[in-house]
Amino acid sequence: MRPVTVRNLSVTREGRPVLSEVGLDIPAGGWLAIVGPNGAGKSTLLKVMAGVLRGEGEVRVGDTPLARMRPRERARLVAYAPQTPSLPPDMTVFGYALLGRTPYIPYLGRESRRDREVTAGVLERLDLAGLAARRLGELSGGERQRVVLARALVQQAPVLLLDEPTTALDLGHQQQVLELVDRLRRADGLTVVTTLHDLGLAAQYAESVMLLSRGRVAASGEPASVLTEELIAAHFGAVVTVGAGPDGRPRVHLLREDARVGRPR
Ligand SMILES: Nc1ncnc2c1ncn2[C@@H]1O[C@H](COP(=O)(O)OP(=O)(O)OP(=O)(O)O)[C@@H](O)[C@H]1O
Repeated sequence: MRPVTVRNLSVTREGRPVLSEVGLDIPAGGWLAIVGPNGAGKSTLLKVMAGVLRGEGEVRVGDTPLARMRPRERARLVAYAPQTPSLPPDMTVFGYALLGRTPYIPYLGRESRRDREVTAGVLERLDLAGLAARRLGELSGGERQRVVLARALVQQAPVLLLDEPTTALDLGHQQQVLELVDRLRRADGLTVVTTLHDLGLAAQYAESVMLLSRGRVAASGEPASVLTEELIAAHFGAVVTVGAGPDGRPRVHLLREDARVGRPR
């Protein structure tokens, strides 16, 4: 059970500010969805939280600043599934997912039976068991995305960072993946951070939502306070209606032009 905090985080790339004074607090077992328009800095924020990119400011996992952790210690605490990783085409699905066990395998040692069991279990839960021997170069986009997620889950870290985990998935697999992550969160107290373009999914699954816009936090809080028609119009330039579902969570619907009768243009 690890809370995650970010304080005053700024990142500059190629001389341009990409993140400016970003702060966030996620309680242990919480689920934060980071939303925002293209180029807002969502992936950059996740990369800094994963320790693969440096910024000014501080990221803490539990009580420990990320910058003070050795890579192996960090990998046991934080699992990260990037948006578009390059996958070695000749590696098998099982072999790639097994890489998630690296922080548990002794130097110069081999994986244990437990490492293989954990890997097989995750592949099973993601409908990938039948593809275990398949080479990564021979997978569909959605299958590849699930394999990247599998590797992160195999890591069994208390903090799970997922960059756009559902973009390539069909509706059934979107639901399967997000439900699995939610079950793990509730059962094992995982702290989850996902970037999500689908505001409907963010509203359904996240406990809190942060809206990033031009590298700054434009709003953050419960889904209903961030996913409003006004904020979505102002930051995405999108016309939507937002209603309340029976569970109190917002339902976000895109409104096509013909249907905007009586609405300001
Ligand atoms: N390697 C890089 N070098 C320079 N600039 C970069 C680099 N990677 C990203 N950027 C810039 O940083 C900004 C934020 O990019 P980032 O990928 O974090 O946005 P995002 O919110 O995840 O966008 P998207 O929704 O399109 O995935 C963008 O303006 C992007 O052009």
